[in-house]
Formats: sequence, structure tokens, C-alpha cells
Amino acid sequence: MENIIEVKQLMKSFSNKTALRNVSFNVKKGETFGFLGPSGSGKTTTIKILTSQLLHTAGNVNVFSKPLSKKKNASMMKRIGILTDNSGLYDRLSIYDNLLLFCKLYGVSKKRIGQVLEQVNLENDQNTVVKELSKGMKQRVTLARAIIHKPDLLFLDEPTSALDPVNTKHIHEGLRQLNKEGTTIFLTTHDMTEAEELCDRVAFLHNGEIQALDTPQNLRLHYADSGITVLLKDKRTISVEKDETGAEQIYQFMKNGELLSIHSNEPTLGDIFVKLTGRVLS
Ligand SMILES: Nc1ncnc2c1ncn2[C@@H]1O[C@H](COP(=O)(O)OP(=O)(O)OP(=O)(O)O)[C@@H](O)[C@H]1O
Repeated sequence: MENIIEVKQLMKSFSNKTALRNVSFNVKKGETFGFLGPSGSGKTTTIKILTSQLLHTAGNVNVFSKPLSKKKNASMMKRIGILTDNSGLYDRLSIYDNLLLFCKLYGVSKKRIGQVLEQVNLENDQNTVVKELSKGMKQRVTLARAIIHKPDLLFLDEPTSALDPVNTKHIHEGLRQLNKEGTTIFLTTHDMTEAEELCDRVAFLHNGEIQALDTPQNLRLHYADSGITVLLKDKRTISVEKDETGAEQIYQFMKNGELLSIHSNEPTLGDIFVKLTGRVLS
């Protein structure tokens, strides 16, 4: 399948710090790719490089099969949507007027405003001035702005960090729909449940390098321990090995009518994150 992003041996140094040492990965057309890592691991730096906001120190980076150049490529930027901390919204304008500006910038019909406001659950707030919005509402307007031109490639840096569970669910549905319609998504998040729900593949970044990259399912299998947890009717929980002895134990529990349920000890993405990075999730 065609790669939308190709990154080979990417390195980024700031004056006193190397943020990215040797990062290589591809993002395939149509997938939702999760870029996960602890605070300070270089996720935002990577997004800034991929969106031409920052120059890399070494390595090769192709977006839409073209190498990134020092000068922003206008036609490429039109195919990209970006949501980062820096909202880029005009505080004194209403939500509607902010989005109208972006419609004009991208040559998009203003009919699209209603559609994106519905997608981010703000259809009743379009006349509110941006400076009066809560953090979560502002994040949703920023997302509406990022998707107003139906980008081919969408970069999302912590898209639901300020949202309550209801709005998070709504945004997830919107992102799934956008992805179904053909938008490739590059997502950073601290929320491992979000990564499990949305991402086709995830990469774990730590110490400036990718420590693991695969589908959530393959990662769970790879990092699974060899045990099986058996829950008995008298509420006892017993761990057995996946071998002949374990099979015999389970057989006996079943034969005696003691067995309630059996679970494979698969780790969550959160468990894998902790294992790979040594950091505890907040
Ligand atoms: N302009 C800069 N000058 C110097 N160092 C920087 C600069 N931008 C980022 N860094 C450093 O690069 C490293 C990676 O930062 P980055 O913001 O990419 O991390 P992150 O993974 O996005 O973190 P978070 O999850 O907290 O947003 C950090 O150590 C940070 O201090």
C-alpha cells in the first residue's frame, strides 16, 4: 500500500538537546497511525517536522512522496490538517467567523461550517466569541478548523486532552468517519484507550527512538506473558501456564464444575507503554 509519510533515520537536535536520535517509520495511505511516548519523548517535534514548522537536523522525510524542503510547499499544506496546542484561532471573532476565514483560505464552501460544527458537537455555539470558550470547546473549534477542508492527511497532537468523556466519544466517532472517507491520520496521545480505539498501528517513542511499532493486537500478543488466568465459581483467581500442566488443571476445574471463566493474560497498550518506557501513566 502507498506510503503517505516516509521517515528514515530522522534526527533533530536543538542547541542543548537531541530530541530525536534515529527515528524511522512509514504511514500508509488510509491508516490511523498512533505516535505514543512519554512527555518530552519528541512527539510534537516530529509533528512539527512533518508539517514543515521545524527543520530536521539529519535523515530523510517524505510526505506525499516528496522530500520536505526548507520552503513550505503551498500545495502540500492544502492537503494537510493540523491540530496542536497552538490553536491559531482569532480570539475576538466568533466560532463561525473563525471557520469562515479558513473556508476562504482553503477555497471551501461555507456550507461546510455546519457539517464540521456538528462533527465537533458545537452546532449551537457558532456565534460565541472564541475568547469566551472553555479549553475543551477551543480544542473542538481547533479540530473543526483542522478538518474543514477534508485534508488527505491530518495531524492530531493530543486531540482530546481537554475533553470530557461525552465529547471525546463524539470526536472519536467523527475521526473514524473522516478516516473512512479517506483521511490518513497521524495521532499523538497519552490516552492508551484512545490509541487502542482509533489506531491501526502504533509506534512507541522513547529516548529519541522507536522502541516498538505494530498493530495494537500484534503488540499485545508479542508482550503477552505465558499465563492464563482462571476464575473459579468460589471467586478464587488462579494463574496457570499455557502448557500440559495448565491444560490438566483447567480440565479438572471444568470436570468438577468449578470453572467460571478463563482469560489470556494479554497486556493493554498502557501496560506495554510502561514496560517500554519505564514511565507510569497518569
Ligand atoms: N525549541 C526547542 N528548543 C530546545 N529544546 C526543545 C525545543 N522544542 C522541544 N525541545 C525538547 O525536545 C524534547 C522533545 O520535546 P517534544 O515537545 O517533542 O516532546 P513531546 O513528546 O511532544 O512531549 P509532550 O508529551 O509533553 O507534549 C524535549 O526534551 C524538549 O524539551
